[in-house]
Amino acid sequence: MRTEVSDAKRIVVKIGSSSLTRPDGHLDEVRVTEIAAALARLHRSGKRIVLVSSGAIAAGLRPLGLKRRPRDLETQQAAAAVGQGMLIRHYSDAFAEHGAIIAQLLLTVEDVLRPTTYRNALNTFSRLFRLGVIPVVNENDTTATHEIRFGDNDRLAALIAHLVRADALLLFSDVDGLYTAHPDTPGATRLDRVDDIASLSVDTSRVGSKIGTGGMRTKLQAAEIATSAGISVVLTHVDRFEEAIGGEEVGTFFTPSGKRRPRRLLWLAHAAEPRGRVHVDAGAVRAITKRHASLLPVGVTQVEGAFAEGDPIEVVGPDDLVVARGFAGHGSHELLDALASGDADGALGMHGPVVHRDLLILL
Ligand SMILES: Nc1ncnc2c1ncn2[C@@H]1O[C@H](COP(=O)(O)OP(=O)(O)O)[C@@H](O)[C@H]1O
Ligand SMILES: N[C@@H](CCC(=O)OP(=O)(O)O)C(=O)O
Repeated sequence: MRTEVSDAKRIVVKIGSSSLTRPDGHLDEVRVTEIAAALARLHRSGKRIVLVSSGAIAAGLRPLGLKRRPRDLETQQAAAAVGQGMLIRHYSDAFAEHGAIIAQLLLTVEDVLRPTTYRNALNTFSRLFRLGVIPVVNENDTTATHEIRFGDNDRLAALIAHLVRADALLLFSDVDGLYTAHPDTPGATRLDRVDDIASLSVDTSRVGSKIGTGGMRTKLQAAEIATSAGISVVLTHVDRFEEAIGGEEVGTFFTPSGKRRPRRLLWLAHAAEPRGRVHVDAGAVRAITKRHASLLPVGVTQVEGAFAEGDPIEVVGPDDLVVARGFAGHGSHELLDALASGDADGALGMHGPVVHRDLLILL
């Protein structure tokens, strides 16, 4: 029994497109009704719930006379714009059958990370909870083009779980858990439990169903965001909805590994566009990854891009791999001058590190 889930007071439930779509590609209205009934029951039992639901594009196909999910982004966005209203109407009617009121929130990953919009979103969630309303979230597909392509409803759900301080995140899909490789691959087996995502060796390279986007890659990213913030994650098939919510041992359970991280660091890891890069030597990589030390000027070998103090930058190791992101402690010009002087530590030492350890996030 997974008491982390059965005892959870705040739960974020994410339903993927693949679980809401019939074989002909259209919205599965029966499924919407079942999900609403189960969640309304949970809500009545006193839990605070957020539903993150895809399915807008699928719902928009029939009214637009489309036979399958369109390939081009503009038609996908148009289908989502048509379908979202229909999707939310189905949910609204189905929840109302059980006496529950829902609210529609259309957000992007940026919205839940950028300081001003984050606060507004948080206020709205808090007030809806107090009013006893169930928030139903989808990406704002009109502006979130990246998400349509990469299935960021998974990441969005994890970030919302962080935002509302959820105890558990449940990811429902068309597969009954995380497999060692694509489930069609001979010999692939399902993992019951994952304690450390970073040390996993599973193949997520094959994209998902024809309907969904992102496949397992974005689900693992979501699990990483949530578990590293102390939130338990379950990934399973939508047919296992009731069991998963009841804490039964279905699908794959991801053990929470960390404590909540400051929002600024989440923004840095998941939304910020780096303004530049600093290349560092092997000793500096060891210092920041193993000893969790600040990045000192002495380890910097090269500076790329133009950035100011406080801008997000990437830290790149000698093998050209990005090892961390951080907020720059110095602007790029200052750093370049210090490097040119041949004594970076002497030139900058008294003014602090290139990236302070508290403003650094390992990738
Ligand atoms: N290692 C793996 N384990 C499980 N499923 C995988 C794996 N690699 C790829 N997949 C695929 O990921 C799909 C789920 O992702 P996706 O289609 O994006 O779903 P959703 O619409 O629910 O977000 C599964 O149907 C499966 O085919
Ligand atoms: N926001 C879009 C879908 C994005 C998407 O496909 O996400 P997912 O189901 O998580 O793979 C929609 O509602 O159709």
